[in-house]
Amino acid sequence: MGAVMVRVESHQRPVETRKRYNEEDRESHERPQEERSAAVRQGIVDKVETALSDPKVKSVVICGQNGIFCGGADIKEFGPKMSGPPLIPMIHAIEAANKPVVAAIEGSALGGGLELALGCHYRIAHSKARLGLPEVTLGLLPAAGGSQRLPRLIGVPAALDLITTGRHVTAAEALQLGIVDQVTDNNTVDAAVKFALSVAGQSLDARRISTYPCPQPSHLDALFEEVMQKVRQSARGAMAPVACVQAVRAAATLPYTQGLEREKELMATLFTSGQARALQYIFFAQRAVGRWRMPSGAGWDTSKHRPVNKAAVIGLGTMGQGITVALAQTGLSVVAIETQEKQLMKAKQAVSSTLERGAKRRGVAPPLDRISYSQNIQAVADVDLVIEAVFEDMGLKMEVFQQLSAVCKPGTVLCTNTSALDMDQLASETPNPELVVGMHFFSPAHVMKLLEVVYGPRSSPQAVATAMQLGKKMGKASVVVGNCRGFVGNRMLMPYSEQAFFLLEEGATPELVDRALEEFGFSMGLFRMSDLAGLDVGWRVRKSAGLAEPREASGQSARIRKGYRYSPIADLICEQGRFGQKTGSGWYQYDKPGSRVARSDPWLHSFLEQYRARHGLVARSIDHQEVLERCLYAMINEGFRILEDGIAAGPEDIDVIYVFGYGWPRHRGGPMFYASMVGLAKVLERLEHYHQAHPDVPYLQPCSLLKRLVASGSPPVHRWREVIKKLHSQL
Ligand SMILES: CCCCCC/C=C/CC(=O)SCCNC(=O)CCNC(=O)[C@H](O)C(C)(C)COP(=O)(O)OP(=O)(O)OC[C@H]1O[C@@H](n2cnc3c(N)ncnc32)[C@H](O)[C@@H]1OP(=O)(O)O
Repeated sequence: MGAVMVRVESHQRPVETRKRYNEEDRESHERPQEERSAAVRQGIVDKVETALSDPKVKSVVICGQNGIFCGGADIKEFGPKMSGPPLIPMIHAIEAANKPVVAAIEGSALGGGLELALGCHYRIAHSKARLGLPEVTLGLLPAAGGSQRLPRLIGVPAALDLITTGRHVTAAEALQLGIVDQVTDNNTVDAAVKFALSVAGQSLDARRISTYPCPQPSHLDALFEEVMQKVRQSARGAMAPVACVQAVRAAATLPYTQGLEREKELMATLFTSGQARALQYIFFAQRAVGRWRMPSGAGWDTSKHRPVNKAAVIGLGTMGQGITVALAQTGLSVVAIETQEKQLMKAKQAVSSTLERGAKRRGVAPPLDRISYSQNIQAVADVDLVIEAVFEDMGLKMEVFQQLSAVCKPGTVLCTNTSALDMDQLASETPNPELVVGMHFFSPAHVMKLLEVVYGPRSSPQAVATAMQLGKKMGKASVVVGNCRGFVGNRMLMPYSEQAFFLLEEGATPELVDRALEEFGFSMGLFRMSDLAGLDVGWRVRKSAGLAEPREASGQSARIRKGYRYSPIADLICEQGRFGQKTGSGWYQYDKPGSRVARSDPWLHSFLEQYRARHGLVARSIDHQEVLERCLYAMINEGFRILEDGIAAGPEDIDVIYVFGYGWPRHRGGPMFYASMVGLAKVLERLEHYHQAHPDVPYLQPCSLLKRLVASGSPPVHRWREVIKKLHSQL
């Protein structure tokens, strides 16, 4: 018979190990998910056993179904009661086989899928295949021997890189690293069968990775110390990357079986952790937001997008430049419009050099010729979609939208990149408001992963679908949100920053607030982040909202606006010309304008003291717990209001926005997931407590959805939509 094939069948998703051989297995499709997964593993165990004991079989090829080897374990299966044969003995049995077992890797070999392949004696990959151990991104480590086999196969430094980042490698890189033995452009299974037959009967002694000594890099201790330091710094409190380093260290310093024990111990601390739950939640949330729906019921499954091959960007400031780069890198033809000649030249240079740098990194040609620049808005006449990114001024934007309606061909989708203005008001400037949506990018637009797609009451599902499809093509985590001041992300930022300003009034410093937030896991605390973004942005928004009016900076009225508590601290800082990094000072001081290293500023501290004295405020000691509770719970409370108002469809939408656009620590799953982990009753109780202490701060007043969720027993986050639906149906 020669070689026999064992097929690892993908289930309805491109992951999961399931084998289909006979009627009994086909019936397993009707079984509960966890039983089905167990049946897959059982199938592999049985089939391999049969093949190995059949004297006619000389070698075995393990391949996948539908062009995918195996994307790893089904994350939904993870839980306290995992049934079926465990992976480790299954992989050991394959590795111990006395006939060559070859993995034919097409599509993906990820996580448990790659661990299975590493247990095989040979690996043949298709040139388009991707391989990796992404467990760390799910709060785990490769615990089916992967953390012990990979360093033995490719060396410690390369294994540390792959395991601590979870990055996927191409087949070409896998070949270079030594993970696979051969790469083919042809039929992978055919190539693997041919290969398996060619090695039949040969000794397998040198093919069992678990028996390899782990290559010992020089200065082992120093290497691990350096990597651990780097990982701890970038992990911002995430446990899995640290555990991954510890597991690889075990591979480098212990015999295989002891290393495997250590791997198991480390996995035990991660497997049931809140961080793993949070990371796995965000994995599914990221995919769930693609299944958007508008209040009308129209959604991703009922709305067809328009094709977009040519797009225009109006206004080439920082945002416009970033959007132009992102569109060109996506392969679109772009018309870039800027009316000011000097700014047009400056922007052209900046866009070109960003594209050149990016292309150099990727080893491709820069797509410079995809962009045409013009000062004349008539140049947008034949584009399929326009993104307006002019200065944040309603009058100016209205003028642009009027011009666009006159110039664009029928059916062109008109998008505004406004971060807070009313996009429906802009829509009313056009004869076709159904074609108007918001595409709210985050700066720098070619780097940041988030896109808010904003619909107004008149936006058509087709326009939303077009913006969502373009976002997907650009590789953005795109989230559909309703139209309101600040949409989702910036609206939740208001209570967050307001609390931080109040904390300064009450005795905190920017350093204290930032430290608490950074220890929590934010990439940057609020004040450091504001210095980076520019303090003038928020100042302009507050001025346009009638809040930051220049007033006598003393007396009671200076700290009250529209009848509520207000802190003018940020406005006073701006009045001093301190706009953050770009001016060399803001909440911190910098060596020179544009410098990035924030240093404590004695001027700011004495300014705060004088401010408190002027307003009769007595500084008190504030701890990290209070900073977190006040800043984060106020923000979460606004998140509940957003759900209540129907601006976001579900908590996943808010969480994806915060993780991908606002530096919220991914291992904490986003603000709404975090609230569910803290306990909704606790969040409610703390908000009530702070609102009692600060009755003049409406953001601290617990919203009715939060109260309702608590009253209905604090259901888990994936059940909130039921409560929200009930609430809406009663309104
Ligand atoms: C006590 C010790 C126990 C040890 C047990 C053994 C442990 C093994 C560790 C692992 O294997 S962890 C899993 C490692 N694998 C991954 O992380 C892969 C994650 N998936 C992906 O990277 C991608 O999905 C893909 C496989 C490259 C395919 O990408 P594509 O863009 O084509 O499709 P998606 O939209 O991402 O996914 C389609 C669909 O499938 C769902 N899905 C994907 N991966 C998984 C998974 N690992 N588990 C469950 N479901 C998965 C995804 O959610 C989509 O479905 P949806 O309904 O649209 O959400």
